[in-house]
Amino acid sequence: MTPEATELLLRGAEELGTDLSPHVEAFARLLLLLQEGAAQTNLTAIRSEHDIVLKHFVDSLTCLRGRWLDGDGHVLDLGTGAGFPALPLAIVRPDLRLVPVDATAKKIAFVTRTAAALGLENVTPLTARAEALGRDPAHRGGYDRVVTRAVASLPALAELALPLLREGGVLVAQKGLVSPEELEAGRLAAAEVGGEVRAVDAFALPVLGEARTLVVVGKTGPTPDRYPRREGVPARKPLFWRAT
Ligand SMILES: C[S@@+](CC[C@H](N)C(=O)[O-])C[C@H]1O[C@@H](n2cnc3c(N)ncnc32)[C@H](O)[C@@H]1O
Repeated sequence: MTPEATELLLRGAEELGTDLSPHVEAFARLLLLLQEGAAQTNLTAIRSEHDIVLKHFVDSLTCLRGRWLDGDGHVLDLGTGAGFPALPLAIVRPDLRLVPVDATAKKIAFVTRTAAALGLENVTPLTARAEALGRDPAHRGGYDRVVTRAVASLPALAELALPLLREGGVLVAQKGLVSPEELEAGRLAAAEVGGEVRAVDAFALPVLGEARTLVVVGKTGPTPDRYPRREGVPARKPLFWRAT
C-alpha cells in the first residue's frame, strides 16, 4: 500500500475514533488480495487504491459507530460480497465470531481464501441465501448481531435479518441516503417480523463526505413462522413498500 493510501486509511479510521496503526499490514495485504481477486473475477467495481481504502475499508468500519457491536458476539454479515464489512471487522475485532454470508459461491470462495491468507480464525464464511438460513433451525435465532452493507431496502433487510437474530439481538444496516418512505416501510416491516427501529444515524463518510446512514433494528419478540418468505420475495416484494 502506498504511503498516501496508508495515510488515508489511518486518517479515515481516526475520524471514526478507531486507531488502525496496529493493523496497517493486514489491510495492506487485504488490499493486494482484493486487487488480485478483482483482476481475475468480477468481485468488486471499486478498484483503485484510494477508493478501496475509503469506500471499502473505512466505509465498512462505520458499522462500529454507536458501539452496537460491543461484546464478543456471533455476527452474521448478510450479503457480504467480497467480504464487506466482515473482513475489515474481523481484522479490528478479533473478539467477534463472524459469519460472512453470500448467495454467490465465487464471492464466498474469495472471502474464505482471503480470511485464511490473513490468518483470521474468527471468520467462518458460508454460501447461502439469507431466506434459507432464516428457515434453518441451525441458524434461525442463532446470532447476536447481523451487519449488512448495500444489500437491499430496509423492509427487505428487516425480513431477511430479524429471523436470524436472537431476541435482544440487533441488526446494523449500512446504507446510503434513506428516504422517509423507505424508513417508514422499514419501521412497519420491523414491527411485523418482531423488531423495532432503535436508531437512525445519518453521517458523512470520512474524507469523502458522502452521505451514509446506519439503521439499527432491535429484535424485541419472536418472528412469525411465515417469515422470511420464499427466496427472492423479500427483495422483490418488500413488506409495506412499493415495488421498484
Ligand atoms: C451490492 S453487493 C454488496 C456486497 C458487500 N456487502 C459490500 O458492501 O461490498 C450485495 C450482495 O448481497 C448478496 N445478496 C443479495 N441478496 C441476498 C440474499 N437474500 N442472501 C444472500 N446474499 C444476498 C449478493 O449476492 C451480493 O453479493
